[in-house]
Amino acid sequence: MPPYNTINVHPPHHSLSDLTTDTFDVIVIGSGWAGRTLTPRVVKAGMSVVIIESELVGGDCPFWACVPSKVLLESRTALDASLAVGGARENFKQDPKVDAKATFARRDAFTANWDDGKVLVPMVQAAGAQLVRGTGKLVGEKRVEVSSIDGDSKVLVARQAVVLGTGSEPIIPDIPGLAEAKPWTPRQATSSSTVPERLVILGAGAVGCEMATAYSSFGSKTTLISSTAEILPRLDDEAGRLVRQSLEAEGVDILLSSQVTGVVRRANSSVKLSLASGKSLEADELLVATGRRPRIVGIGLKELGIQEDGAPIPVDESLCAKAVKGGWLYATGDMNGRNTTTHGSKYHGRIVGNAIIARAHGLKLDGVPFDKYSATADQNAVPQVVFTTPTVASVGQTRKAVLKAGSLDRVRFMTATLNSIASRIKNDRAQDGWGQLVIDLGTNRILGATFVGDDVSEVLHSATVAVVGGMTLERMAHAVPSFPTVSEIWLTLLDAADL
Ligand SMILES: Cc1cc2nc3c(=O)[nH]c(=O)nc-3n(C[C@H](O)[C@H](O)[C@H](O)COP(=O)(O)OP(=O)(O)OC[C@H]3O[C@@H](n4cnc5c(N)ncnc54)[C@H](O)[C@@H]3O)c2cc1C
Ligand SMILES: NC(=O)c1ccc[n+]([C@@H]2O[C@H](COP(=O)([O-])OP(=O)(O)OC[C@H]3O[C@@H](n4cnc5c(N)ncnc54)[C@H](O)[C@@H]3O)[C@@H](O)[C@H]2O)c1
Repeated sequence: MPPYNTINVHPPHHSLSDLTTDTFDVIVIGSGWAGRTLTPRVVKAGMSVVIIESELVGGDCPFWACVPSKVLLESRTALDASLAVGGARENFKQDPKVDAKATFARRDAFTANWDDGKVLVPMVQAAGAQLVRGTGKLVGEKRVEVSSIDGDSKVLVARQAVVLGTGSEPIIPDIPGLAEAKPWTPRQATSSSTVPERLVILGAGAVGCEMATAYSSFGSKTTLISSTAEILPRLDDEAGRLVRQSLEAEGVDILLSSQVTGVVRRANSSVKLSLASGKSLEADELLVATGRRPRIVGIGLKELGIQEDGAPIPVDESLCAKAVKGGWLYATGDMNGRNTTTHGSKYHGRIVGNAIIARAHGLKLDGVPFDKYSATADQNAVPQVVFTTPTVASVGQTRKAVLKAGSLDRVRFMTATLNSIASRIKNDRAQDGWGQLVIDLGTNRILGATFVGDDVSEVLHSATVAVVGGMTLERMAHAVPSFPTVSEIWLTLLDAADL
């Protein structure tokens, strides 16, 4: 693929003049998963929808985030899996490596070479929405101005609702010289077709750790800089420790509790980083992965009484902006900060679609937990998989969240070393994993689970169902995992609870 800055994110079709009307039941700003999920629902209920998109149709996930990053990681996972099994590994030449060029080519196929016309535009059209390219901005109650790249503009009117789904943008910390050094953001890291000989990654959250895993497998000499005392600081420290040890064993240098104080891009295009410790680092490329903020500046929120300070938009249970009366303005996905994942955006689309239909029929929504108009899972059952080696899969409460909430006296933790005959069959060199359940002391209900190990991504949904369903440990003991599957790690955790 050509370099990032040559990718055309403004394809010509779907201009303002193609719109057949300027009044729709629902106007969606941003074409991420929320809008694409709600569209078929509201269309089925007889409503019309327009989706406004300023760049590639589909949002971050298919072009710059989940999909390309997971494709970049998968070649290594597949190679590791084959090398881990006697009878397969003997067929490889000595010390085989991931083929970066072939991996990039596979990634290019998944992103359709950053052409949204192949899959995403047809998906929106099949769902029944009209599509228009341009930047959307709220200009009054249920009114959205669309400005196209060639300078045209038009005001569209919504009969029922406006749904915001403009996603998030990377935060570039205010470090002297950093912005001027033009570092990679996740966009460049996920779309690159070159392997920097030396790569420094600033930030050791999900993006930093996944990209360290991918690029070290391509042969980059990788350094990961974490401002915190352990990597993956949103998760429990044991998960971060196990991923860190594995990355270090792969040759990744990890600097903990470290601050970068200055960055310089040299004439030969290398970057030099100065650290608060007095040390300095040289690299051929620098990836900044220090978090994201909602993309909300300039979309007309200030005029509606919503802060544009980079904080997520406060919403009620049906994901309506709290600051706006009348139940017509919804904020979904990364914008509301409740569940900043692609599955979060899909969940929001389902809830918002249901809420729009209900309100159009005059229903008053009371935020009843677990009804079809309330995003209840955002409060207690957000799942996430970090696709490192080992994988970390977590849902609901963690030890960290319990400590932060000051509710240590209301829960107990059950931790265990995880292994199963299934993981041994799949991997002669399988390392033991780690698991933790957070249990409500009063009811014995499962409030959260974290698993670290091979294949735990596919075990996570059982824990999500247990948390959402309010499953007790006693009842869980009757959910018998099939033999031999990795789900048998549940047995180890139940044994730890004497059940
Ligand atoms: C490298 C990386 C890897 C990730 N991996 C995963 C993963 O494996 N699993 C996971 O669940 N999550 C992952 N995420 C997070 C996930 O990508 C986001 O949570 C998700 O894309 C957010 O979806 P959204 O619907 O809020 O916004 P988006 O999907 O980003 O969609 C927003 C859209 O709105 C458009 N837009 C913005 N402003 C305007 C405007 N004014 N007018 C019109 N259009 C506008 C944008 O161009 C964009 O297309 C990853 C993120 C990154 C950065
Ligand atoms: N597999 C997945 O589900 C997946 C994968 C990638 C990203 N995501 C999502 O994308 C979003 C962004 O991920 P992210 O990893 O960029 O953000 P993050 O907020 O999870 O992690 C950023 C990290 O950078 C650190 N940091 C901040 N400033 C720093 C500095 N100056 N120096 C060093 N470290 C610094 C923070 O302490 C934090 O640990 C998150 O919502 C994440 O959930 C999800």
